[in-house]
Amino acid sequence: MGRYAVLVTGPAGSGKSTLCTSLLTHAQTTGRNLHLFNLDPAAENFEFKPTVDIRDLIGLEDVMEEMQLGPNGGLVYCFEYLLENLDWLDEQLGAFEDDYLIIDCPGQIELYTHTPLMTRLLTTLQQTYQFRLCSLYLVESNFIDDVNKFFAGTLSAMSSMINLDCSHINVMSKMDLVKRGETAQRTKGGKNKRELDRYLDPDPLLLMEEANASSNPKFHALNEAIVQLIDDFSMVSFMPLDATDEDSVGSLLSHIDHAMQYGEDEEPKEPKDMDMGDFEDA
Ligand SMILES: Nc1nc2c(ncn2[C@@H]2O[C@H](COP(=O)(O)OP(=O)(O)OP(=O)(O)O)[C@@H](O)[C@H]2O)c(=O)[nH]1
Ligand SMILES: [Mg+2]
Repeated sequence: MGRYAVLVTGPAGSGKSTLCTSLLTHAQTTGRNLHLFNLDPAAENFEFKPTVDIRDLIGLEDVMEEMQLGPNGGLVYCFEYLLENLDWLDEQLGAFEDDYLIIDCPGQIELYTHTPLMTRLLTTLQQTYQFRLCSLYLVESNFIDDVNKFFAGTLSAMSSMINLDCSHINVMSKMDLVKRGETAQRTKGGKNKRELDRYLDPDPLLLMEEANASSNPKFHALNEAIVQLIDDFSMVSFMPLDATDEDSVGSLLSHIDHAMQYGEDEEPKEPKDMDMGDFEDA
């Protein structure tokens, strides 16, 4: 079997840790063997004990106290420390029977969009440990109110995709907060589903019309350029996710498997129960 790792990224509170738990629960019920790798040095509690945990190497609180750093500087320090101590990672990644890691990442998106630290870690996983990688970028459905927020979410997802340089899936999380039914009223904490469906797989032309209708004409050329960019990178579509729904989590896992070509290099199994005598006289 090959080695696979899924990087669960996205802004703070977008549902990364909840998704990791849901993926592990789903794996348990379907008899698959997934391991949790906690890459968030500030994480507190986990429903599943991580198989690999950066907090065993370094914790954010200690760094902030000892190095007199704030939370963001402290996080960068933790990642630099990890990259300087790859022998620790080597020990941790040692030998699982089949490697399929779900990596729960911190919510500071600068790590994927502004610094090369995460990219360096991924390069190590790919080149030294032969992992196939897939990154997920979660954007909260609640955040996508209008076309401008859709642009903001999509552009940060794109920036992360380019920086991380591996197969990539955009995910719109917390879809259960979206009101079902076409006549549902918009309420606090919930939106009309039809309203949001436009942003799951939108038509670029409609996006541009919507953006132009709500902005000053001097920004129309910019809107056009953004829509063109999003379209060129095929970044427009988001996979809907309700982490509380088994089918939704299963469907996302199938997409991830497909993106990493999971299982394609598995050796064909010997047909153990076949009586070879059946063929001898043929
Ligand atoms: N309704 C609903 N709530 C969710 C879902 N996923 C996550 N949440 C809630 O959103 C909040 C944040 O979820 P987390 O999983 O901790 O988010 P995170 O991205 O790991 O957050 P950080 O690690 O702080 O960046 C929690 O209160 C979750 O219960 C979902 O699919 N539906
Ligand atoms: Mg988390």
